[in-house]
Amino acid sequence: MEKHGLTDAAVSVRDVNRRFGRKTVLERFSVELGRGVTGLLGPNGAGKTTLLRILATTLAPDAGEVRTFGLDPSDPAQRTEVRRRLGYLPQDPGYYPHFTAFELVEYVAILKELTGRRERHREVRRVLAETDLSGAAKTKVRKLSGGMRQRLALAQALLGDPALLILDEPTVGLDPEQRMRFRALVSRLGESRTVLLSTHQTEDVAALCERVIVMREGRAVFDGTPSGLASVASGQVWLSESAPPAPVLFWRTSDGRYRTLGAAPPGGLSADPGVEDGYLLLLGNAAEVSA
Ligand SMILES: Nc1ncnc2c1ncn2[C@@H]1O[C@H](COP(=O)(O)OP(=O)(O)OP(=O)(O)O)[C@@H](O)[C@H]1O
Repeated sequence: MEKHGLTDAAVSVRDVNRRFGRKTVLERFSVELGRGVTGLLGPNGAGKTTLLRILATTLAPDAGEVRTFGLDPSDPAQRTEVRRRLGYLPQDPGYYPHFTAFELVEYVAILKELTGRRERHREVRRVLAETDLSGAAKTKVRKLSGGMRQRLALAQALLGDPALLILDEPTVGLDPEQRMRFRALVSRLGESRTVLLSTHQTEDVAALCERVIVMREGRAVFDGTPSGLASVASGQVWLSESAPPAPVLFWRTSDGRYRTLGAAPPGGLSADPGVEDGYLLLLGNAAEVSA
């Protein structure tokens, strides 16, 4: 095994480039990930899925280095070892609609080389229970709701208790209660593993990530804590009874008042910033911030 650099991080990405045709999707992207839950935020097309696919070994970078647990995924033998140690929930999992939930997860377990039928079945039952799907084990995938399918996708990622979990928009389609349960599960998993998830939900980031990376056009424009991202908007969040004069970023809140980002509107009262405020202002300004 090749020793890479000076870091003990579970994942180390250095100067990774990836293009599709003439479009540069990741540009000299570098990141190190240790234990805990890191959230990736960014607008559509920012390169989040491309980064996750590279880490999940389903896509190779054009240039740069990736090391996962010190292993080099560009080497076939080391790539196999990396795959044994990671769980991946892709954005569009290929479901086999005629499989039952159990059969689908068992199929992935076989691909992951979980040998021994009894142990494999025990493991399939364990991950179905973790994701509240025990009752749906015998249900055909095509009959599952969107939220149940999403939990099934998470279940297969948990097979073999991987030390690295890569989750692409895992909370899509979950109802509020399932989202809460999901956050509790992922928080628990992150205590002893490396979890990297992409999301469009700033609430997910605030609730479960110790670290958040904001991507824009293939680069990290923020890398810090959720509270650090919120503080990007310090002194720039306002609540007012009437709509501010355009053009500024504002929206109506559940109590009927208007939340404005940026300059104070007439009669605006200063409000505490949240992760979403910081994220929106950051993308509006596209400045590089670290906190
Ligand atoms: N296999 C591919 N072939 C061609 N272009 C691709 C491919 N995969 C991604 N792209 C392009 O790369 C860019 C970044 O895509 P990516 O899916 O990584 O973004 P993202 O941040 O995950 O976006 P979203 O939030 O919409 O999922 C997009 O412009 C996309 O069209």
